[in-house]
Amino acid sequence: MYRITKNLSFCYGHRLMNHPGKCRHLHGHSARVEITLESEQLNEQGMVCDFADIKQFAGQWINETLDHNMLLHKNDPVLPLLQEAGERLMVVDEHPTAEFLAKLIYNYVSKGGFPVTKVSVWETDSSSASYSPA
Ligand SMILES: Nc1nc2c(c(=O)[nH]1)N=C([C@H](O)[C@H](O)COP(=O)(O)OP(=O)(O)OP(=O)(O)O)CN2
Ligand SMILES: [Zn+2]
Repeated sequence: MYRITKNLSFCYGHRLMNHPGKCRHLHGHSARVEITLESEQLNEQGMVCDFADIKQFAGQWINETLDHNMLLHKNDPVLPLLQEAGERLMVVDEHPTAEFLAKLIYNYVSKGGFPVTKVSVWETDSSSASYSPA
């Protein structure tokens, strides 16, 4: 089995409404995403997939959708205030954790036809969450 990983990065804000500690406050991360693809065979270029193609497909979407966006749960009481102020927001049905982001990015890359097996989101240098299908 061949396995490749492409790292991308983006910045975002969020908060975790039910968090008992500091993460219930609005804050931001400069996150790193690891996208892992696997294949039994290599293509005619000797690759699982060109790193540049993953960057083009996933990186563009991440930049347009997540980068410098504020991710908030649909029930977050701060939403009306930020909406009224014209802030850029992404309202989500689930708590905007690293786990949520890993699955969101996995699903996008998978639907794009890439043989993705795992996506990890590093929120900080020491904390990451991964999603891979069962
Ligand atoms: N399983 C998860 N736990 C936490 C998440 C998450 O998305 N999934 N998110 C947060 C906070 O948003 C934030 O990422 C804080 O993380 P943490 O590792 O606690 O950050 P620190 O910089 O304080 O880490 P230290 O290594 O302790 O300095 C919280 N938990
Ligand atoms: Zn956080």
